Amino acid sequence: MLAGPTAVGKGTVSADVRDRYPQVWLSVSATTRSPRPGEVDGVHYLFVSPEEFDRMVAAGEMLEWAVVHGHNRYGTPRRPVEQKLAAGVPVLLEIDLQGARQVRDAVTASGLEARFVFLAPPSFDELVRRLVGRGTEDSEERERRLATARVELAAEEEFDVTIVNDDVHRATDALVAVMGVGMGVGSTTPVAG
Ligand SMILES: Nc1ncnc2c1ncn2[C@@H]1O[C@H](COP(=O)(O)OP(=O)(O)OP(=O)(O)O)[C@@H](O)[C@H]1O
Ligand SMILES: Nc1nc2c(ncn2[C@@H]2O[C@H](COP(=O)(O)O)[C@@H](O)[C@H]2O)c(=O)[nH]1
Repeated sequence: MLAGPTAVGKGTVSADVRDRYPQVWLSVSATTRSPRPGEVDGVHYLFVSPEEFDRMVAAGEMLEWAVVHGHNRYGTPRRPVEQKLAAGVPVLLEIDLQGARQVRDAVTASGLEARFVFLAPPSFDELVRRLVGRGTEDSEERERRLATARVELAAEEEFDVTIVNDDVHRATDALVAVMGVGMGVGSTTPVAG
């Protein structure tokens, strides 16, 4: 389970896991937000209407879900996660703090094994630079996201491990090492297999 403030690089690190560690399965979240340019339905997210999201929640199809940054909803479809875990496949969830807390409760209740990883920026200024540099949000949305970021940064101690995302490959290798997954293509850090 990977969480951390907006623009720290969770999506970038997750994509690097997908590229270099194909043995890890990345959960595809459902969201009510609109796709950004280049985002593909079913790959980056399942882009659903608010009505479809309501239906999924009511039907018990979400492992966890939350309103993130005050408006859009995001959730983890339960069934694919359970199927992968039952098949012994390592699963990576990239979710927000509220979702992480829900998964923590579910894991505690079920006795499943999970590691909670906090991805941290080298500095707050660098976080702002990344958010502005990504160029996908207007200034109002950036302010909302930075307000959430302050709350998320204050919750770092709730996580099992912190990884500083100063270098994408290094952060990816550290993440999969925490998950107990072996060396990937082009790894920069040797990890136990
Ligand atoms: N280690 C890094 N060094 C420099 N830039 C980075 C690094 N990791 C990610 N970035 C850049 O930072 C920006 C934000 O990354 P990304 O979209 O992956 O963040 P995120 O945590 O998924 O954000 P959000 O929670 O808002 O979805 C992107 O432009 C990405 O290219
Ligand atoms: N609780 C959940 N949070 C999720 C999920 N999928 C993504 N997220 C988090 O939402 C924010 C914003 O994402 P963005 O793509 O709009 O920038 C970010 O913190 C994600 O980690 C989910 O299934 N559940």
